Amino acid sequence: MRITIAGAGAMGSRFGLMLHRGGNEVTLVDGWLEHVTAIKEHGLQANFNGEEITAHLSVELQSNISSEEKTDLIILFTKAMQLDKMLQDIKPLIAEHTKVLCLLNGIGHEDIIEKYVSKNNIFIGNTMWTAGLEGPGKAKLFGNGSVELQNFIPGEEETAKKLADILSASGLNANYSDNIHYSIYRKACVNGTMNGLCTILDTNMAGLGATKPAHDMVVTIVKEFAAVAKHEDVNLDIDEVVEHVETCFDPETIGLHYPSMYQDLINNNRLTEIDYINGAVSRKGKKYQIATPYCDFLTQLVHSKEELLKAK
Ligand SMILES: NC(=O)C1=CN([C@@H]2O[C@H](COP(=O)(O)OP(=O)(O)OC[C@H]3O[C@@H](n4cnc5c(N)ncnc54)[C@H](OP(=O)(O)O)[C@@H]3O)[C@@H](O)[C@H]2O)C=CC1
Ligand SMILES: CC(C)(CO)C(=O)C(=O)O
Repeated sequence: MRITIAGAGAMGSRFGLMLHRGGNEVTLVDGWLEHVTAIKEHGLQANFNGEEITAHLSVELQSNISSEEKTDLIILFTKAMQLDKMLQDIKPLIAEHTKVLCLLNGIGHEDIIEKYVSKNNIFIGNTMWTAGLEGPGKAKLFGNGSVELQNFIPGEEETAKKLADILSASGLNANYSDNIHYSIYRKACVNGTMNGLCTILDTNMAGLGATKPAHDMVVTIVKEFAAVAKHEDVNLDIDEVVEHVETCFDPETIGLHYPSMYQDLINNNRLTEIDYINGAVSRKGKKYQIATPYCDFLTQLVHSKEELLKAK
């Protein structure tokens, strides 16, 4: 299958690499010139569960996409604020049959995707895989993960299941979800707790979990997400979601991972996705007249830190 990874940072590199090793024809597309050049010249280098490997993947700068390269599947893995521009740039790759799967963290990306892709070709989901970049063309990939996905509109269930099978055949452990909005909110609770708190407290997820107030903070934030989700007919089971979020504390699984927001702001001095996670809940809270004080405060703290660090 011809697969394009649109946004080939840490996660795009992981998915691209695993799908390539699984026998698919993969092209990475990204806007970061040094990263694209490094992969072109030396291949994608990765520490993959402790083993140093190099994969010679096809890679293109997103500003150089030409219309002769239609693709079967596009997996979107940009940062939320880069999504619109990426979709504009890869328009020439989108044929009538092209399926588009969005696995970004955060809530509401379908509003942007719909501007470029017909609804029957849109598939949405989320992932618990982790990844990091150690420099241009160099990924660090450890631990296990999973993917959940579903068709955006009814009628495409079989295609969604086939997409899950394609990802699973490459070891990505993907499952069809019959309630993806629940699953996206559930994952947003993971990011709404782990990402902002680890970034502000300067720790990884295991470190956060080892502090006494961690559990209360997780519960309070999950309750704010749940109150907002309820207005969108998504009824989160708070105890189940808290338990799921707290699996991230385990140093034997992904606890040693520094969330992507930490990598953005602290390691790379880049702006964060906070407005698409806790910030989205704050905005929805205002709209539905629900108080979301922890999400409001965490969003403000992260924005203050972005300013203090002069993140770009
Ligand atoms: N990392 C993780 O473990 C996980 C991330 N996610 C989600 O996946 C999506 C993609 O995240 P992720 O893969 O972490 O993103 P990355 O930050 O690794 O890459 C995203 C883009 O940022 C730019 N970029 C990244 N690092 C640099 C740098 N040092 N200098 C210049 N540009 C850089 C590149 O695009 P450009 O140059 O065009 O700006 C790149 O395509 C996000 O929605 C994230 O929340 C989900 C699960 C886990
Ligand atoms: C859950 C977690 C922490 C890893 O999958 C993540 O989504 C991130 O790093 O943004």
